[in-house]
Amino acid sequence: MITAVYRVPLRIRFRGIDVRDGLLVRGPAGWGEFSPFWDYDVAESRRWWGAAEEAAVEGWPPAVRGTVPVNVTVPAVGPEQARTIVADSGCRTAKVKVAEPGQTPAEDLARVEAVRDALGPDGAIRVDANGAWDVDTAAQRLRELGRVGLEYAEQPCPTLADLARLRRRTDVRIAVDEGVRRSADPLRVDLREAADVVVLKVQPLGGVRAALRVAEAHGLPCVVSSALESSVGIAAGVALAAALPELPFACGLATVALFTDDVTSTPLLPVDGELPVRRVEPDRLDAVAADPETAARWAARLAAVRAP
Ligand SMILES: O=C(O)CCC(=O)c1ccccc1C(=O)O
Ligand SMILES: [Mg+2]
Repeated sequence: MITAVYRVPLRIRFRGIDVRDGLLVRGPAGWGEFSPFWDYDVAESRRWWGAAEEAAVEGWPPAVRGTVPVNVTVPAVGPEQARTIVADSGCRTAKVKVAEPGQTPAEDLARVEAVRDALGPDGAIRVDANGAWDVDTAAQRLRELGRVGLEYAEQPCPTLADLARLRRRTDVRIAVDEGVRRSADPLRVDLREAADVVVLKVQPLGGVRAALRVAEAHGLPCVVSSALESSVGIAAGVALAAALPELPFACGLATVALFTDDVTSTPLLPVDGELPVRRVEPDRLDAVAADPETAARWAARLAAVRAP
């Protein structure tokens, strides 16, 4: 088994991360990515390894489309930077991070208004609070932010019970992310009262096929999103988006734009708001190779995850 470990600084701090690192593995079908965040334990990381193995050993199910629409991801930046990020992206859908620790509701509103300004009235805006609000706060914030026009709110509250209570009190559609991907059993978790939309992420769900089964089990509209991977990991997300029978929303797969570098000279960056459906050849592994200490940490992590 051939493996390589990359380490790439981000342009903008995102969800508390300044540098992204991960392990790539090569098998008969091509390259796969194994990059659970460092706060994930061995048990939770096993699904992430399943996704890498699938990419390297089996490959992915057939595509039913040749390109996938994507959203620009707007981190918790100021309004001017938000405007620039959206305008430079070429995307017609934006996902805006809100409820960042240490920031105020006014900062969220200013960011979302700037994004609306940059997109124009026909663009779609979704917000992601990563479960930071209680139900009352979420209802209030979505009333304010909703005036700007929201496609949906991703994981506004932490638990499915909270999401269900909020959903009865707001007009904004609710998308569930952590509530599925961090649950003990993403296939059997009951989303009927809690969500209008399901966020699918290939690595946390254990692969493209596993994510397709999750989509089928819930029968709700799905959005494919990244876990902030290199282009090798993003290619798996694109493969999922390409294989889904229905793709009603732009995918959160444009996150290579947040990286200062990539494992390939042909990164999966959007053109006119779309990504092509293709595999990625990591021809820049030397340029982005992790330091020996980081590489050793990943080797140890992989050994722990693969141990019976
Ligand atoms: O969906 C996107 O546009 C980007 C991906 C993203 O937001 C994300 C990336 C890594 C970890 C968690 C999340 C998240 O959706 O909360
Ligand atoms: Mg999310």
